[in-house]
Amino acid sequence: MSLPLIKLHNISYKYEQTQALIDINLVIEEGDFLAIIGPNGSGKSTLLKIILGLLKPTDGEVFLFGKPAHKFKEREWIGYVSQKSNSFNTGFPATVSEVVRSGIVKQTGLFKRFPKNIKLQVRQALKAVGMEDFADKNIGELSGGQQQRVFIARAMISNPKILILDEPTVGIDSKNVRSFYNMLVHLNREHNITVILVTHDVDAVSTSISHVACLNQRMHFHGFKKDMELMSEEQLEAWYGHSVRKVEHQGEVQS
Ligand SMILES: Nc1ncnc2c1ncn2[C@@H]1O[C@H](COP(=O)(O)OP(=O)(O)OP(=O)(O)O)[C@@H](O)[C@H]1O
Repeated sequence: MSLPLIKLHNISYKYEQTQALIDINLVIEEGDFLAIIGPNGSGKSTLLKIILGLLKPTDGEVFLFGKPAHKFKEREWIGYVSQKSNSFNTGFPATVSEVVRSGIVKQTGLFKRFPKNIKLQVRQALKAVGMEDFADKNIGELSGGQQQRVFIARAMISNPKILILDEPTVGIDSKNVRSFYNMLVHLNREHNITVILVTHDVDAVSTSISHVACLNQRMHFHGFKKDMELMSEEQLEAWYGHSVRKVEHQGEVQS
């Protein structure tokens, strides 16, 4: 069996005042589609930042593609779409193509290395997220869900093996959330991208994912989605301090 893409071993993290994570063990294999779920303040974003190397764990070890994190240099293999993408200044007069192309400039600073096939790469990244017809539109003219697809294309342009998304459906109206998740399933299955996302949309995401990680400072559960579905409501509530199920009501998904 191949090495896990990500392995967290006994990870803890403390901000100055706050113990955010305690003794986290997590193994993510190639092809997984993992949703990290947990209440506000449970350490989800902190965990992503540790995987991305933006924070150094207070304790424990991170292995990326089988290497200790400090020896892993191929950072372009991990694409990231942050929560802040949602507040990107979309009044800025940039076309969709320009936004996607900026992914290469940002990650490598070697834009000039790719002069010949850059247009093709942009087109392929936009096609992968179903946005090829929008290449020349101004980013500000798109809906929240379309903009989020463009930000994913920007992360995809470096051909990452893993895509990490922090609450990607914030700003997408509920009727477009399903097609957004279908697009992520397409990237996962057809482009063989391992997908990790943080979400509060427990029910909306559940038909797309293969694995779930339930975090609340500690990792309470990590495994196949079907095994989590066997857990009792009481067990889940005990971990979370409140219900994790969401109620479908008049077509809207409500907390
Ligand atoms: N930069 C920081 N400095 C100090 N404490 C922080 C910082 N960032 C997060 N925290 C604290 O660490 C804990 C975990 O925060 P984190 O943002 O990882 O949680 P989260 O699960 O992503 O939350 P949310 O769902 O609300 O986005 C919280 O108690 C938070 O207040």
